[in-house]
Amino acid sequence: MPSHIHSVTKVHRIACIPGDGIGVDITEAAIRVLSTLSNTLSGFEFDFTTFDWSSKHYLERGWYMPPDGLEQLKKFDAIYFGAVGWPNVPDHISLWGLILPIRKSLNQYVNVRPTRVLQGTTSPLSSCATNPTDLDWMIIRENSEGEYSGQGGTSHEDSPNAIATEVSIFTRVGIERIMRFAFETARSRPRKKLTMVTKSNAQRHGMVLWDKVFYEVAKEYEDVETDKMLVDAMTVRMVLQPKSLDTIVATNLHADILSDLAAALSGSIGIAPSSNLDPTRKNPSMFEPIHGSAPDIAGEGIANPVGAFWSAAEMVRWVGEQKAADGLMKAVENVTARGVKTKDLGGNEDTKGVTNAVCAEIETLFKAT
Ligand SMILES: NC(=O)c1ccc[n+]([C@@H]2O[C@H](COP(=O)([O-])OP(=O)(O)OC[C@H]3O[C@@H](n4cnc5c(N)ncnc54)[C@H](O)[C@@H]3O)[C@@H](O)[C@H]2O)c1
Ligand SMILES: O=C(O)[C@H](O)[C@@H](O)C(=O)O
Ligand SMILES: [K+]
Ligand SMILES: [Mn+2]
Repeated sequence: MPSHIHSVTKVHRIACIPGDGIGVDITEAAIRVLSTLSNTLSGFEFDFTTFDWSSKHYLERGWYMPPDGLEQLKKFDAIYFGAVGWPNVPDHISLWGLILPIRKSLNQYVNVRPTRVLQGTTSPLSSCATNPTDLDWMIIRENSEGEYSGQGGTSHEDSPNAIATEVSIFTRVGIERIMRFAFETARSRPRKKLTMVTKSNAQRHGMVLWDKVFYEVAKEYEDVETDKMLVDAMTVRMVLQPKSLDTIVATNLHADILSDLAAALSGSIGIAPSSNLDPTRKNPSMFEPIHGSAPDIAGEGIANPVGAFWSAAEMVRWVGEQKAADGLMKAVENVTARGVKTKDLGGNEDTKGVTNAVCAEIETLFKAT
């Protein structure tokens, strides 16, 4: 081809942080699948840089991220994250050493957590047995403040009179921007329906402001149907009336808990993805499965990589490669539809088996087009 008509290959620079436990296995699997995708489709490439920030290295070096770690991450187009946390480091040290500072400092104030029952998999809910679309949710998690503000302290730590505070902070700015994102998401989906979750009966300040701002923002979105749930009753509704829900907006902690429940109701924690977004795009966004490092199965090669692939697909979409993102999800679902699944989904494949099948499916799908 003469050089003046060659097509431009877009390079997406991806920072990879595998972290701990199965985070390492599923990140490796995601990189393989993403590489297959870019080798099969033309027009774009991924340039991966892996950071060895983990609990193992924290114990050796005394830090999770170097002092300029966040500055290093800012140079990338997106971040792919595995999981952080290991039994020999207290969980609050690992979370606050790595994942939470990234979410907060890179202004990733939205965490998008979709849930649906993938083809060839089953929900534990009998009400979803005939029509898998009976459970199709989009949880919008506030990702920067609330119960995760990190405000508080401990006094008289080792005495019988020990006291500790854990202060939740809710700001108008923080609430308004997550509500707006949730309304936009609801509006973009066919049902145009948004359920707001709160606990404004017992928690009478922050949660009341949360409710108030929700109804204020709702006025700008009259085409979106709204309703409000208390978080305890929400767990019941998710189990007994899954069909009645579509987009859901909740605080940092409530949505953390509800999204694990949602994942289980859709078949397994191992399939659930998440996108930590800076909607202003001033900083890179971060993509990771919602699960943790799973020390109970780490090293066995049996972790379900589907949540990692789905998260990778969301990353591919975020950097602008729609066709590749759709293709990756189609490949994943064709594979689950054929019954190629890990144990948690009732199958008998391992991580590598599912990964190989998804890579082969990507090649088949795109060679056919
Ligand atoms: N964002 C993150 O990095 C993140 C998220 C959650 C938990 N954590 C950390 O991970 C560690 C373990 O936490 P946990 O045990 O509460 O939650 P977990 O999500 O790691 O595991 C919960 C259960 O789900 C299973 N599981 C999780 N992912 C799976 C997968 N892909 N395939 C098959 N089974 C899977 C595990 O085997 C375990 O039985 C802790 O240190 C915790 O703080 C980190
Ligand atoms: O945000 C948290 O609580 C943890 O990182 C993890 O449980 C998650 O859901 O991301
Ligand atoms: K994770
Ligand atoms: Mn969680």
